[in-house]
Amino acid sequence: MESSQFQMARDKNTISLSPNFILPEENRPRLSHVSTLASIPIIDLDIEHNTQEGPSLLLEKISQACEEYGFFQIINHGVPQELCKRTLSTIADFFSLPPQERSQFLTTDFTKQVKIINFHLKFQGQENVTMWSETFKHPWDPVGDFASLLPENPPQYREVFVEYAKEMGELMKRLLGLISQGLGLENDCLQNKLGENPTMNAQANFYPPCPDPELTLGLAVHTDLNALTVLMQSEEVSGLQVMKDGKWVAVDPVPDAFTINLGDQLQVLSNGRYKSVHHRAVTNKMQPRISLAMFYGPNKDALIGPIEDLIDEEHPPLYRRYSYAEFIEEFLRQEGTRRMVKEVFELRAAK
Ligand SMILES: O=C(O)CCC(=O)C(=O)O
Ligand SMILES: [Fe+2]
Repeated sequence: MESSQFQMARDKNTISLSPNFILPEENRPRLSHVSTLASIPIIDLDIEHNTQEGPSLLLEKISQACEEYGFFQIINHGVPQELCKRTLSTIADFFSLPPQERSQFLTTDFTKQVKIINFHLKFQGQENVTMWSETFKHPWDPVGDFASLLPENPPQYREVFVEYAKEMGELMKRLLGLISQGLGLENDCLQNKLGENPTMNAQANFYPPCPDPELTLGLAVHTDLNALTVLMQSEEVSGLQVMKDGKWVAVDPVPDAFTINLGDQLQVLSNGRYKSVHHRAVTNKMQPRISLAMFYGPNKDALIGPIEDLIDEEHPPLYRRYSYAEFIEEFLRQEGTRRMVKEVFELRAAK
């Protein structure tokens, strides 16, 4: 790995950002415009806490969050807190390995299963802009043998991830069930549509403190490509922001909560009723931040399109059917330039 990756260009005594991290003016985060009034819903998943109100209220809350925000946080989700803390600290250990050791994973080849990627954005007529982050991606399928692909260092990495993946498998299944029911479908409908051997990738993001958070981003504005994401973030360090009614809203960390967001595939399957929303990660001057996104997406060969039961005269299909492999291909074609993947599959005539 290039050791100068987060090195700062020093100009006399002031510390400033080296030019390859600086976004064109119109793409900068404008942090003073971030809404401080709004926040995404926080939903308690403990069944006992929901018995008085009844399970249908839980479904209603989830459904409303999926329609209006595409994002929500969950508390009392049943994943042991101790395991969550251990997972985050293991990721921190990974990112503090010496650059020579991390460099074995560094690549620009998106098709590699295990990889460190430094995302960048392409702009016409200028050099690429590098994001102020380092991301480490690898598979996590709890029923597959993914452990042997994982780093040998830090020594606990494999064991911790196997344990965390098991918990995430259960949680994803539960969430997909609740989201299916929220759409008025059978509990296992979405999971069936996504198919056996779904695509399960983990993405750990590391954001070092940044000398000038106004000039750059940790992660560019994007929607997730997959179906469902369970995100864990560093305690007490904010950075994730989501778009709501044309404004950026911060998703401040809530103790022991996960942030859940819907990816493009759920927007398509729900025929646009549930939203895959734009989000980004901003940086800060003081503290490093870590997040871990667990992505659950369709099997590569799964055919994705609006679910028939959700289509009627009033709700004509908004997307054509495609295989997930086709969707990924389109994503790779656009990488670094624009992020308008699902739009390519829209049935414009039906709108
Ligand atoms: O760091 C974050 O909170 C955002 C991560 C994210 O959006 C992603 O990994 O897709
Ligand atoms: Fe994301």
